[in-house]
Amino acid sequence: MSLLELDDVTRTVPLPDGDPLTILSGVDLTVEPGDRVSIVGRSGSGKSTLLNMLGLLDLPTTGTLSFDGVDVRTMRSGRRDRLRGSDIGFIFQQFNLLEGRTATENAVVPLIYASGSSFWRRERLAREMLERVGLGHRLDSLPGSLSGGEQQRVAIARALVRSPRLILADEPTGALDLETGQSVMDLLDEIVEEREAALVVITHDPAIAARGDRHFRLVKGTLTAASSSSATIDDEPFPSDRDVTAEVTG
Ligand SMILES: Nc1ncnc2c1ncn2[C@@H]1O[C@H](COP(=O)(O)OP(=O)(O)OP(=O)(O)O)[C@@H](O)[C@H]1O
Repeated sequence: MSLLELDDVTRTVPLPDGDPLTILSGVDLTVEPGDRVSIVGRSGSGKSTLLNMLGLLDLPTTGTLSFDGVDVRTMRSGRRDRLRGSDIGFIFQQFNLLEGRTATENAVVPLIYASGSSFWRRERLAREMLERVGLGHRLDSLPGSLSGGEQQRVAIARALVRSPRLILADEPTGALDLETGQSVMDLLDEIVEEREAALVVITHDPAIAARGDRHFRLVKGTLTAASSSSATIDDEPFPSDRDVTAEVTG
């Protein structure tokens, strides 16, 4: 059984004038345990909308989204929220760490919402995870005193501290220089493999996308499989800002 399955998914939102805007259409995607999936798309192609769907934050307008074979539309919202908390880890471009809280206090956050673990166990798990991402010496550091790469490592520790089965990374290297981005991706790949989690990376960067095992391209809300070579992923040039505006408004 697939971990996640989207079958002919559409996402439509109403515009202020009452007309519907179709953001995703006919999206089919399966994610198996251990998969490393990358999705590239231009600005405005629907990446965030798709990510929200994969993270069970939004529901399809039509079509089916199943997690562990269960149609998420049949779940009560509380069950969806618990499932998201226990089984899905999110990593974002801007790290989204709590300022004024130490690395350990940030990494522990997802555990606070998990039932049945004591303060000391939560602290131990957060510290172990920070050690795993190479920050054992920065446990008490505040985000403002950490480099971008270190902050993203804290965010990875936070995303993985509950051992989720699905990791969703939205432009995880977007705020990092090339070398730091590569080392963060190396770490993410390693940990995801160790834990047999599935990783879905959404990016506009073909080099980051090429690291996945299965590649998809999102064009104007339609998802298609792409070749595994980075050269082919890159064969359609990314648009200028003018083209993007035309795509979004067109
Ligand atoms: N609630 C909404 N109401 C109206 N339009 C929306 C809504 N949500 C998304 N859109 C539009 O749908 C399109 C896809 O949005 P989405 O944020 O998913 O794109 P994206 O690929 O993540 O873009 P970017 O890379 O720039 O963040 C955009 O044109 C956006 O303006």
